Amino acid sequence: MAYAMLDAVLATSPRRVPHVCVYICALHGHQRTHTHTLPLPFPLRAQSSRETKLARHDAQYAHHWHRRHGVLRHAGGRGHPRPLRPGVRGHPHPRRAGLRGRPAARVPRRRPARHGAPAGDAAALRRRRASAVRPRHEVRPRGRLDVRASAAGHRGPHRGDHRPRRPQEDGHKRAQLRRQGLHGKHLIRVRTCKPNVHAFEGKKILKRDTGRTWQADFEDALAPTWENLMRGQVNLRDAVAGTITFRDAARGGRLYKLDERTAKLFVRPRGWHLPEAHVFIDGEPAIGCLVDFGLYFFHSHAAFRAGQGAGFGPFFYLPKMEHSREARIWNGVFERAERVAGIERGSIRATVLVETLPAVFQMDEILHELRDHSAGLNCGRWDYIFSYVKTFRAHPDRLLPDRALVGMAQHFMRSYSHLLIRTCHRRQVHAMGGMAAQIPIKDDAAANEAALELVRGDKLREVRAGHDGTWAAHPGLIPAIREVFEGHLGGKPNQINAAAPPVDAAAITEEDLIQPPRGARTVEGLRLNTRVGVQYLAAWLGGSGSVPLYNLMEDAATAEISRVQNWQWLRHGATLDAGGVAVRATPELLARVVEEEMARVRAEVGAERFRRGRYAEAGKIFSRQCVAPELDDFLTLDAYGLIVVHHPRAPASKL
Ligand SMILES: CC(=O)SCCNC(=O)CCNC(=O)[C@H](O)C(C)(C)COP(=O)(O)OP(=O)(O)OC[C@H]1O[C@@H](n2cnc3c(N)ncnc32)[C@H](O)[C@@H]1OP(=O)(O)O
Ligand SMILES: O=CC(=O)O
Repeated sequence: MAYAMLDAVLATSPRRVPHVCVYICALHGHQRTHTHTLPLPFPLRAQSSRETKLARHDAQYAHHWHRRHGVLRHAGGRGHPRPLRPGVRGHPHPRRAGLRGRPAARVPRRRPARHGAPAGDAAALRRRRASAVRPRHEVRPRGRLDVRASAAGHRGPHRGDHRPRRPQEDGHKRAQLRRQGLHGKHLIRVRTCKPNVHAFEGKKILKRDTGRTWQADFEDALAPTWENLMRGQVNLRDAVAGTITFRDAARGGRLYKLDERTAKLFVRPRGWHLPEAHVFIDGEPAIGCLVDFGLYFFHSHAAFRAGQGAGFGPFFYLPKMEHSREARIWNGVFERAERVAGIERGSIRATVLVETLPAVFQMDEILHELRDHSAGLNCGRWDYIFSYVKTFRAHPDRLLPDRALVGMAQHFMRSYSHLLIRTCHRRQVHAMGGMAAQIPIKDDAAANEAALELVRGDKLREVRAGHDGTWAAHPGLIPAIREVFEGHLGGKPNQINAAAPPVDAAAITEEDLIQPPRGARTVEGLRLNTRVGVQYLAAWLGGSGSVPLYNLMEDAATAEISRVQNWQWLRHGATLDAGGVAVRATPELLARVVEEEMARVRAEVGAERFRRGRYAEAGKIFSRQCVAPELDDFLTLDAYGLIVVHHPRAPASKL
């Protein structure tokens, strides 16, 4: 599936990207038409039998994964699950999706044709399934790519498979790796990279030179509206070409241009769980991360090659993986993209965020799968906390304390970071630290200094533990962070071959990695979670995915912590401290807290902004998610349907 989707996005095999690119250019030129029917002039490229086998294997895995998340549906056939029936969990029923249209008809199970495409009456099948999520008159003819606003009929998520691996499984994997001669060897070339700054808008790309790398985020810090995504792609294309400029009307027309020296650009595509509902490929919503990757790669690889030479970029950050098989799919995607573009194998480099609890048991395997494309691993600490709760959602003995107390000093977090460093250094790749979420406090010098001191302490811990680089949400933190890192590294580019690490990471056990965090649980914590969660969601629905709140940068990962922590406390009736009085977390308590916190937010942001923003809607969604009997896998999956443009007004046009 991944390959089929990639092919649909990349220029070569199935031939579509040029058209998508034309669309982007049109958008760049402010032609904001949302509907285009694009011709697909070339046939699918035939795959070798090995590729077909690999693709089928990965397709099954990807299907399994996406079906769990209610995102993708396949036609029936051998090796491919049957289409979901109306009434079955996960079926894109128009009424559930909030759309008008015909329900999907029952379709007989069929053998798949080559490339996993449904055989037999495939076109009719696709049309029927597509019409389940679109008004009938919008059904597209076969052999055309819809780059249009349309509804995907996404379902809320299911129980995930967040499962720490059993020790014997890991032993088995390690033995396999040893047999392949990969144990303790250098797998990967090293790149020099240092503090990351992370954000995504034209102006921010222009100001990225404070760190050595800068990350454009299509993931947690971006609300994936079609407009945001396309503008992001346009900005990236112009940034790579060196032509990007930005005139800030809010600042009297101040003009931003690229400096001569710029940071290395990394791009974080979406996680595998997120669809792209504005691009339909063969009747299916596209996989979001492949749209992000494909468009950026298509537009940038030549410029990277011209500017930096063979084997240097483009660079990616890969989020949210839970299993090394996801890394294998990425590796296949990279290899295919390099082949298609005719560039050297290993030109694309990627750092993987280890930010789920299952992934910490798979780090060697992830590095192995990415091999020539790997640039190392990164502690994605905020998502990791979120994943810890998600994984242990059913375990009352693993309740988190207040969010503010779950830092790197907690045993399970420290163990995770030490194990990541050891794993990377044994494989001769970089071990990147976590993201500092503080943002400068402009109107209070003392508070700002206290916040910077926290950042310095955190970064000193990272560099002492052996991290080779780290990142921050805001450029205002970079000088302090560089001082700490460069002071400690003393001119060395990294710590890969440093003498013994200060901690014996070899002794870290499974128990260390899952040890419950300690600290108090309070009603104030419940209030803060609610206030932050609602405000973040309101901003996200309004198109903003990176939000400064109470002097911290909030993105989807940090907002997720608020949501799942509330859910966990309510689910298990946690006892919370209310200023010396013990109270139980119940739906009634949450209802009261939501009401009071909404009033507080209203007072903080002002009645006018509150009325114009989507706060009331966000409050409802957040409350519903906190009391849901089953924990939604992702806040953003649930809310995605609300930012998809369902009804494009412009008629279909041929570019
Ligand atoms: C798990 C994870 O957490 S993934 C992390 C993903 N998070 C991100 O990518 C967040 C990135 N950060 C941001 O988006 C921003 O820093 C915010 C939204 C938090 C704050 O942005 P602002 O309100 O613009 O901050 P502020 O006004 O202090 O900015 C000061 C200057 O720095 C610039 N700036 C702020 N953040 C960045 C950034 N990340 N990269 C480049 N420049 C930046 C601003 O454009 C502004 O420039 P100007 O003075 O020339 O106009
Ligand atoms: O993605 C980064 C994180 O810390 O979460």
